[in-house]
Amino acid sequence: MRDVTNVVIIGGGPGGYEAALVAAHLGGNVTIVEEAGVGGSAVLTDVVPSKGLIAVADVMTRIRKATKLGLVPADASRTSLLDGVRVDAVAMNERLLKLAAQQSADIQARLNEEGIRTIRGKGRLDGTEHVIAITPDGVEERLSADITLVATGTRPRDLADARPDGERILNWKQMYNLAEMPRKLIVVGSGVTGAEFASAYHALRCEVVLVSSRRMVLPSQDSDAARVIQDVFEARGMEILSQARAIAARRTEDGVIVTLEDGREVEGSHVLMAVGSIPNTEDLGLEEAGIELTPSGHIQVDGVSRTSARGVYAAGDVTGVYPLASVAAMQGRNAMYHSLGDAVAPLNPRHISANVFTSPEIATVGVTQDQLDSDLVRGRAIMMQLHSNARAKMQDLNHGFVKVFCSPSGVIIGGVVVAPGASELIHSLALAVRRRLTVDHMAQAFTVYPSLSGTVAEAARRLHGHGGDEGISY
Ligand SMILES: Cc1cc2nc3c(=O)[nH]c(=O)nc-3n(C[C@H](O)[C@H](O)[C@H](O)COP(=O)(O)OP(=O)(O)OC[C@H]3O[C@@H](n4cnc5c(N)ncnc54)[C@H](O)[C@@H]3O)c2cc1C
Ligand SMILES: NC(=O)c1ccc[n+]([C@@H]2O[C@H](COP(=O)([O-])OP(=O)(O)OC[C@H]3O[C@@H](n4cnc5c(N)ncnc54)[C@H](O)[C@@H]3O)[C@@H](O)[C@H]2O)c1
Repeated sequence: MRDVTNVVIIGGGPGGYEAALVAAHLGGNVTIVEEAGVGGSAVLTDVVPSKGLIAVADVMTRIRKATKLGLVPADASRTSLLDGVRVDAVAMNERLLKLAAQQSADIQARLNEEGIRTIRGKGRLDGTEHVIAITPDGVEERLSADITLVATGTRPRDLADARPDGERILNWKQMYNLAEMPRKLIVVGSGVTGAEFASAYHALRCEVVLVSSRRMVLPSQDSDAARVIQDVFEARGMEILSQARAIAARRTEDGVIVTLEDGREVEGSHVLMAVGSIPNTEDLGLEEAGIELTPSGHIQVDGVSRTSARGVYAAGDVTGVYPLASVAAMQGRNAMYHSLGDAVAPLNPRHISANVFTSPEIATVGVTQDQLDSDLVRGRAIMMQLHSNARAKMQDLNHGFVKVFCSPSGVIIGGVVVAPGASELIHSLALAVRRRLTVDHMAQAFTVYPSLSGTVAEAARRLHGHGGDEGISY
């Protein structure tokens, strides 16, 4: 056996680059083959620019609400603070793309520092012990790989009759090329991507129509949380077409028309197609290497990211496990810990925390209300509205709640927070779930007064002392 282990990683997103850093740390000779730029879609087109956009939208939401707090325009001819603000789409989008490019450059610098080689090009397996990298100018290199990690991510799903043209019919990666704000944006798909963009563009004062295939937006989320978002969207004036499926989008002279399955037509200036993703598994030599796919076409992996082929691991969205950057990174690291002989705990989906960056946000961790309601998990739940919280009153927060789920013996097993900044508030619950803390541990820890986290502690306090499985209490 050689002294140095050759590790080759196809795909430089969070699944790939986080694995590379661990592999280098553990003494591997690491090469990343990446087509588009390190950071992957997460950094270049998905997470970073979309959360940057949402940061702009949040400022606008605060300005809109400021009037209720007693802030009025100094110029008496203006009725609202918002009248003095407009979005410069070019400046905003340039900044977002620059932010993404800078983040990618920072990651590249870190990889260089760690001695990790990056090849800009397309990679594919050549059996289980080699990877072929082809650069854009056609130069081919055959790399020897003791360990290979496939982390090639996914790409937007297109509808046959609504193919993005990058100008009026857009996928989420193309939104940052807009030189003007849409007059009327039709968003097709009310999953996390569709809901986040609808929320942001509506806050940025675009007229938004959301085409939602289900009765309620965000079908994969806690239904009480989804209800809050649907109500807030509607109260703010967004049009939601529920139980509506788009079948086609075509351009008109100065806009688009989206055709729905029931024959209705919706007119707008632009349409964003957010109808899901498909895994990048083609032309990778997976079948020849004996790598099994799931029925959905993702790469089948176990808890430590092993595929069905010895020495080949897979991480991130291409595995379909839980399409989040944080999970991709964890899977990538686990693959390297496992393959390079370090201790590793298998990925536990019950520990994953996630956030939907709508306004307000929805953050979740651990078991779900559905699992409790269907008796898949035994436990109790409490839901506390935020509007009675003193800090929420000061900030004029009228929508939102905290839910805490605990086992019959009081161990915290999950939670949901709907609030501005829920992505930060969920961390105490995530820690509690990970470390198996009880509701009493949570209740006894000091919280700052006044603070929204006071409601998390209060929820835990209310769950104190109820032994046995008493079902759900609100
Ligand atoms: C709009 C949007 C917003 C999101 N926001 C969040 C968020 O806020 N938080 C969060 O946790 N998650 C978020 N996600 C999910 C997150 O983007 C993904 O979970 C994450 O990108 C997965 O990382 P990955 O490494 O698996 O793949 P990716 O980030 O997709 O990277 C895969 C890389 O592989 C490269 N590649 C593909 N094929 C090849 C090949 N043959 N050879 C060489 N290179 C190849 C691609 O160029 C790409 O750079 C969001 C997703 C979307 C769509
Ligand atoms: N904040 C975050 O962490 C974040 C943000 C965005 C995406 N993501 C990740 O990406 C994953 C995918 O999310 P997504 O929203 O891109 O995809 P998705 O597959 O979850 O949602 C797509 C939605 O479009 C609907 N749809 C499909 N065809 C349609 C049609 N013809 N007309 C109308 N609606 C249609 C589907 O029913 C579905 O509700 C999420 O599970 C999440 O993990 C995370």
